[in-house]
Amino acid sequence: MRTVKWNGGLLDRIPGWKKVFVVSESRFQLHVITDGKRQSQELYDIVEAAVRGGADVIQLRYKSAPALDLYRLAEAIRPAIRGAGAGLLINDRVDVALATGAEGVHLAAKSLPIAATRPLMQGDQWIGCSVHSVEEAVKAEQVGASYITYGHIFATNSKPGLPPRGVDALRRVVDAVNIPVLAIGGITMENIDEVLATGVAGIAVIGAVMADLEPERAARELRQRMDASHHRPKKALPLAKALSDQHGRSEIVQ
Ligand SMILES: Cc1ncc(COP(=O)(O)OP(=O)(O)O)c(N)n1
Ligand SMILES: Cc1nc(C(=O)O)sc1CCOP(=O)(O)O
Ligand SMILES: [Mg+2]
Repeated sequence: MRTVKWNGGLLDRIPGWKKVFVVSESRFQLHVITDGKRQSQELYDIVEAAVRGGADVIQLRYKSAPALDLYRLAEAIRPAIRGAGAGLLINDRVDVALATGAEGVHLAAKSLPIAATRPLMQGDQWIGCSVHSVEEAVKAEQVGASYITYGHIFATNSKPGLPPRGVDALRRVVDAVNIPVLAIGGITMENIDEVLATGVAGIAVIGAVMADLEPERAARELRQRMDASHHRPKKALPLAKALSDQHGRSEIVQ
């Protein structure tokens, strides 16, 4: 068997060569979560800018929306996300995630339980959930979460008045589980380095990209800082399928 590194181009068209994507085990992910209340521009424009800037995943989060509205929004932003080789997650609504062929669903505190959701999803679809303690993290892993999000790490407009949990607590969660952990809550260019040092799989942000008047630049700065970090995820999230083409490291196996 012959193996060569592949970074895109024509090699995969050579007859007899089978392209095998190797998930970039060392890449930190940038998840951008939508929030209609903290949105600097039209949703579509921000999403397009965020994925151009290097967001790996857009999570469509619109808690009060009826299924039809969420479905239509997902359909509207999907081409830009796919076109950039990024992934789409739907917050809370498993039905909308299935109907739109999204990469998965992010389950919130009042969503369906993971155990009830898992049988509904395709094998490679992600089920993420938010946790707020080591105990919840371990439980989520046991019942089949693909990844968890721990927060809020720093003070955030989303949780006014609530004390942040901090990076030491984040590190304890990362150490306690063997699934990817995303950090969330108040993460910016000012504090991202200390977050990456914990071994997280990446970061999830609202304000740092959604509320920025230049969302593409904002996403690109976070992306570049993650790529330049000398820290690495303890357990990385797989890249959305098409993303391997765009940014990931790949191998060709003959
Ligand atoms: C990736 C990611 N992490 C955390 C959250 C939490 O937000 P929310 O949807 O409000 O969930 P609960 O706080 O209700 O559990 C998220 N959406 N995405
Ligand atoms: C939606 C959400 N959930 C959190 C949690 O701790 O579960 S923190 C948070 C807000 C994230 O927004 P920003 O990046 O602007 O701080
Ligand atoms: Mg919440």
